[in-house]
Amino acid sequence: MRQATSVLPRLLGDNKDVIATISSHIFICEYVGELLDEKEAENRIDSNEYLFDLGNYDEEIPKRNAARSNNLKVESNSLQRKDEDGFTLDGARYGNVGRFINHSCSPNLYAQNVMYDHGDMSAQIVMYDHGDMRVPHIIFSASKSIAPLEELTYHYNYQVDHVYDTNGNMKRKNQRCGSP
Ligand SMILES: C[S@@+](CC[C@H](N)C(=O)[O-])C[C@H]1O[C@@H](n2cnc3c(N)ncnc32)[C@H](O)[C@@H]1O
Repeated sequence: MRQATSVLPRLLGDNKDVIATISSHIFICEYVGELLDEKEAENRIDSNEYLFDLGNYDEEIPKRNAARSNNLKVESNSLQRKDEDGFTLDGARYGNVGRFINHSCSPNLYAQNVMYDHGDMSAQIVMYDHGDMRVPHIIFSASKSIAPLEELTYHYNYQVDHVYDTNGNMKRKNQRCGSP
């Protein structure tokens, strides 16, 4: 994972004063990609680093982390993924800045499902109804105040032993977010 601090000052040059702290809950960007059904996502899983499972994101994680650090009762997660009938966004060929955001166990962004423009998916072969909860847009917002040059991260919510390649081997990643 490349440190944002080594690149950004050079890119910004004389414009350093335009950067400011990002306030909590500010919208950052959407995760954009090709919309895949479960079968197509499985075909691409071996070599693709840019798959985002819709409905797979546990929005409760930042809240649970906050609750834990404040010694509050941790509520159960009501947003667990249902594996059947799933869709996935693939940001590899068609995407935006959202695909470059790395994982952290102590993230400063959270992902949310939002519904908008569901009648305007003309590039897709299948048209989805307005309000089809299976195909939400994914947006990232700041979960806390973010200082200038701090890397933006979210929690990928991968569960160990839940992702397998097409040969049935468990997919493993060494993650280096630096969190304890
Ligand atoms: C959606 S991409 C993130 C952007 C990617 N780092 C890039 O430069 O294009 C996901 C991939 O980035 C890498 N990655 C993301 N977070 C990571 C982390 N905390 N530690 C190590 N690798 C990470 C993994 O290879 C992962 O499959």
